[in-house]
Amino acid sequence: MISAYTGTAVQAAEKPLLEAGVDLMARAAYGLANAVLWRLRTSGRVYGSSVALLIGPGNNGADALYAGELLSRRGVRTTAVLGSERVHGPAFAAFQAAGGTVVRLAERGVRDSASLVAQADLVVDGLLGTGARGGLRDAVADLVAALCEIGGLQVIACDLPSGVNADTGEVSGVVLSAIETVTFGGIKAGLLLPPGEGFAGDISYVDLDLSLPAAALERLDQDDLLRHWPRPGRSDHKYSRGVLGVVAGSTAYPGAAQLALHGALAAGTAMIRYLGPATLRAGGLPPEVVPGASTVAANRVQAWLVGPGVSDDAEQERRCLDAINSGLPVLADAGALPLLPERVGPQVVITPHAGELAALLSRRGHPTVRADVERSALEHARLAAQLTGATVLLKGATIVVVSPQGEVHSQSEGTPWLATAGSGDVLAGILGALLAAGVAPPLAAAMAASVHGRAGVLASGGGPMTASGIAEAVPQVLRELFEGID
Ligand SMILES: NC(=O)C1=CN([C@@H]2O[C@H](COP(=O)(O)OP(=O)(O)OC[C@H]3O[C@@H](n4cnc5c(N)ncnc54)[C@H](O)[C@@H]3O)[C@@H](O)[C@H]2O)[C@H](O)CC1
Ligand SMILES: [K+]
Repeated sequence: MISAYTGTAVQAAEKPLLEAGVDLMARAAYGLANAVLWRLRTSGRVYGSSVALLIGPGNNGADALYAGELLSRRGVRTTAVLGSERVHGPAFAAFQAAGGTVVRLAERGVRDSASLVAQADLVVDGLLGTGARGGLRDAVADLVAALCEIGGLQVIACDLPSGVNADTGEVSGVVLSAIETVTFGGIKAGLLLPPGEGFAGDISYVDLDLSLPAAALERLDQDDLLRHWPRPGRSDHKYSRGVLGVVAGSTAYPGAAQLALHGALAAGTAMIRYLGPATLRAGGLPPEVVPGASTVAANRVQAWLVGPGVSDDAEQERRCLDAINSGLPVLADAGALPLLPERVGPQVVITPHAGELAALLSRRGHPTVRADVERSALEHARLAAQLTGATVLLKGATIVVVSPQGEVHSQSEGTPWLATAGSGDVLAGILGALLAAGVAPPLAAAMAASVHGRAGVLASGGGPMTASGIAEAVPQVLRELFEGID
């Protein structure tokens, strides 16, 4: 499990150590310098290479200056570009004493400074850290905009990419995209949330031995999947493993039902009862799927998956609503989202994309458009969880899961190739399988997101793929997970 924290929590945890005289900054700078040295070494040489350091007014700039001092002492040509008048005095003095070159943005100007920085082998972004209020401003913003336009820079972010909110992952103004972020004391939640995660690159963590509070966000890793993924025991039979009821598809969208069913079967559901249009029931279903009784109440299942491909079909919509109101664990997706009652119980999971979440919030008196959700994903997912009472899985390159109790998960194992028609239906199937097997909704949502992402990577192999291909890859992902156990 990867745990992440708010910037405020990390700062609060630093306080007692700082008061006890522990030089946390030296440890942060040492970790940052090592990350830079490793990059320089793997791309050629350390001695004689060049590193530009972008320096802001606070401790984040100080970390970068102390790292610059260490790099200078290893024979790296270092140039600090000071973005503001104010700079951390002792760190600045140490940097100069080690032979680093200093350039003041106010004197050198944006264009000259940008071309100087662009010549460096590596750039360290030490402009803003956890003390940031909003994004980069004035000439510093212009400098970063110019660097973004030049492009192709190898940037290592100090603690977090400047302009990314440490708590929420929201991005203000222009931000330099990093290949790596070296973060100190605790991984900041904003590095694992959209859209901030998209700027962070690989995350390296420098442990400062802080006593941190409960995590603000958790991300499941391979061990968590292995620990929690349901596997049949010797005494299990097809019913005891959990029966899933599926209400999906309509005459207009038969494919969504197929994909959701395929996803659920691939994820290990041993028994599915399907409720849908007669055309689909008569021969269009995978052979493993059993046609269910026509009403929700007449089917014995452990969980429901409702909504994929349900459109303009009163009978299907009735079933979706009955399943949502059944009190059983239920995943409501796509066509079931507009049917969601004002409040539901914590056994319900909803899986909107940004546009669907905006529509859902707008219907509940919070006028929202897709761009709002994309800008502050966590805030909107959290609001939806509070308003509806459901666990919310917000789809995207980084998937955010928020439970009605406020627990937050995020997963981003996927690939941009996953953005293909039907991909969400397969995700719904995987999540439905986990709910039927009795996995708690927030954990099931995070596990489904993870396995869906992994299956996408496997199916893609770096190129295009189909949604069916994602479902076909799920058993292989699980096989690799279970390899070597039992
Ligand atoms: N405390 C420690 O010893 C350690 C800190 N570490 C690093 O410190 C930063 C956090 O440092 P802090 O000085 O609190 O904040 P910043 O450097 O992010 O910002 C400082 C300063 O900047 C001004 N400011 C805020 N927002 C803006 C803005 N939008 N534009 C311009 N200027 C802005 C404001 O005056 C702030 O006071 C943390 O990220 C670590 O890098 C180490 O982790 C080690 C221990
Ligand atoms: K930074």
